[in-house]
Amino acid sequence: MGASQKDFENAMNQVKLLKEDPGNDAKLKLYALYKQATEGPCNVPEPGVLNSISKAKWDAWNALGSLPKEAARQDYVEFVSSLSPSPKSCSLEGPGANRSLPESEDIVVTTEENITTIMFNRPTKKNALTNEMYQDIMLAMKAASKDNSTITVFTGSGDYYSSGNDLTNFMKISGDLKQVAKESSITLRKFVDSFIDFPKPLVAVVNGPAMGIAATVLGLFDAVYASNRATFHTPFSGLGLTPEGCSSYTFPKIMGRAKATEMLIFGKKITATEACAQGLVTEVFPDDSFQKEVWARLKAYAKNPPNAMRIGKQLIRSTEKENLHAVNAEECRVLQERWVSEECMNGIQNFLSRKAKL
Ligand SMILES: CCCC/C=C/CC(=O)SCCNC(=O)CCNC(=O)[C@H](O)C(C)(C)COP(=O)(O)OP(=O)(O)OC[C@H]1O[C@@H](n2cnc3c(N)ncnc32)[C@H](O)[C@@H]1OP(=O)(O)O
Repeated sequence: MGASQKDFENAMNQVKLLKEDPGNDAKLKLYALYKQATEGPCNVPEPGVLNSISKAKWDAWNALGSLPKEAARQDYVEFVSSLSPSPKSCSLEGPGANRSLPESEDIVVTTEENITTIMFNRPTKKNALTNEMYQDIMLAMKAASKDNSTITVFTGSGDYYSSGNDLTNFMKISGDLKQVAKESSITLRKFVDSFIDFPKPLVAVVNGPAMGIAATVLGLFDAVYASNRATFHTPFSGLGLTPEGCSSYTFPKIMGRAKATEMLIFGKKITATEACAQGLVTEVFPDDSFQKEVWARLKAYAKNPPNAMRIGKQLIRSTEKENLHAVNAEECRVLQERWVSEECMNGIQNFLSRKAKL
């Protein structure tokens, strides 16, 4: 008997939960089988060779010829099952006795001395944020907003804070590009909303470079402590993209329009010291004493009465909330269009082919 629609949907969900990148060949195969199973034989014009990602996807789909939808669905289910290890149970054990949900290797959540820390933990990829990490961060923030901690901290493991959105994310979601852009826009909106609405003091311990969305949402934090190794870089225009994370509103407000334009539109990278002078960073510390000094300070702050801190934050934030939600919605609407643009495809393609040019 062939795979049912339910088996097919389960397999699609399993793909989103893959812990390891299955590689480009597997992603193309998944894409092609998905399209064949849902739309039948390839029915769109062949993209130009300059558009190499779309062309590779088209080739993979077209190569399936007249394979019937049911057979493609079956092949998709079988292929996903060959990629997925049996699901791991959610455990609270492992490194860090205080580890709390969500369980994910790329996001580590710990609670200690009234501080819940959410750490980006994908150092070999400079802590670039995968689709799964966005979901896990939202879950972690939801849990942190309700736990007994008084302060929530974001930080990164390894030499980067985070290099922002993983530029291969789009290739990991099945479906046509417009649909992928729509889903990403919904994810982004919810993700940024979690920062806008976060009820407790939110602090970033920026241990190294912060790029893209990891840098922009800093404008929504209550304090940002940076190592002097940290840099702040939003190379959106080069990628055919536009500002997100409410930065089109927060950055001009924090640093003035001219400095915000240099960062957000011209892609100027700034140092921690410059970011501090411009108001994005609260304080900069020498890298060799950064962790010791910052954590000592945060542990002292975390002893403050929680309600006073929460209500104080509310007062600072409440007049802006409505604006921020409107800005977020508009930035996501614009990005949904940018993601399907040729400028964006070329920008991402340039990043992906950069290694080959070295
Ligand atoms: C759904 C929500 C969408 C929200 C949208 C947000 C917009 C953004 O955030 S745009 C993203 C902005 N970020 C970038 O443009 C960074 C791209 N990466 C780089 O420029 C460089 O990798 C680096 C400057 C961060 C580091 O360069 P370095 O030469 O020191 O190391 P690499 O060998 O390049 O990196 C190691 C390893 O990590 C991979 N990697 C790093 N960053 C990303 C990334 N953002 N996306 C995907 N992959 C990334 C890099 O490819 C390397 O992988 P391999 O070892 O497999 O080659």
